[in-house]
Amino acid sequence: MIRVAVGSKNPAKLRAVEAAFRRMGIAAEVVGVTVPSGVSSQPFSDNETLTGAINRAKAAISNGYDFAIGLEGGVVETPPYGLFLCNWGAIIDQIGEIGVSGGHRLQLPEEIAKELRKGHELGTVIDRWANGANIHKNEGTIGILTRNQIRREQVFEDVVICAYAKFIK
Ligand SMILES: O=P(O)(O)OP(=O)(O)OP(=O)(O)OC[C@H]1O[C@@H](n2cnc3c(O)ncnc32)[C@H](O)[C@@H]1O
Ligand SMILES: [Mg+2]
Repeated sequence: MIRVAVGSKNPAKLRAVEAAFRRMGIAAEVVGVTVPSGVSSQPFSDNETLTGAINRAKAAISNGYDFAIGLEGGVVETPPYGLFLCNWGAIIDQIGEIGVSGGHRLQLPEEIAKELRKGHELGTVIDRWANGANIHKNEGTIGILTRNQIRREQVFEDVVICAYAKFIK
């Protein structure tokens, strides 16, 4: 049994990591730890979002863990198509080797994009837009906009599996 730290207590992220290791056939104990992302609470580029994921992974690794994982959601201006949701992940091992991967990108409705450009966080905006609560801990914006065909935790599950490719010989 390996031990894996995740730099978040968001249940959607923890479920994603558990599902990823289950799918890879690796027995893993997954523990959520609160760490700073070191980037803005609403990252606004691929680079900032990926940096947040890497920072979380680096902050979460400690002696008791074989791997630590950082997962970060953000948005990216993609002219002329508007604002897109993006997702990035990073895995670090005990010797500091890092694997990274990105997930789906999804075009946001312009009325949601406008709120984000004013400085509001997607988590708050999507709850108001969809009349929901804590959507970021559940199906996510991608779940709302795809009528649940793709949920936030599924995106992060694939991201973890792709980032883990670095450690497969
Ligand atoms: O507790 P943490 O791990 O920080 O989980 P989080 O839900 O805040 O997730 P992120 O920090 O990675 O996401 C950055 C911001 O974007 C929001 N966000 C990103 N993806 C989202 C999604 O699919 N649905 C709703 N909000 C999302 C989120 O609520 C934050 O305001
Ligand atoms: Mg956050």
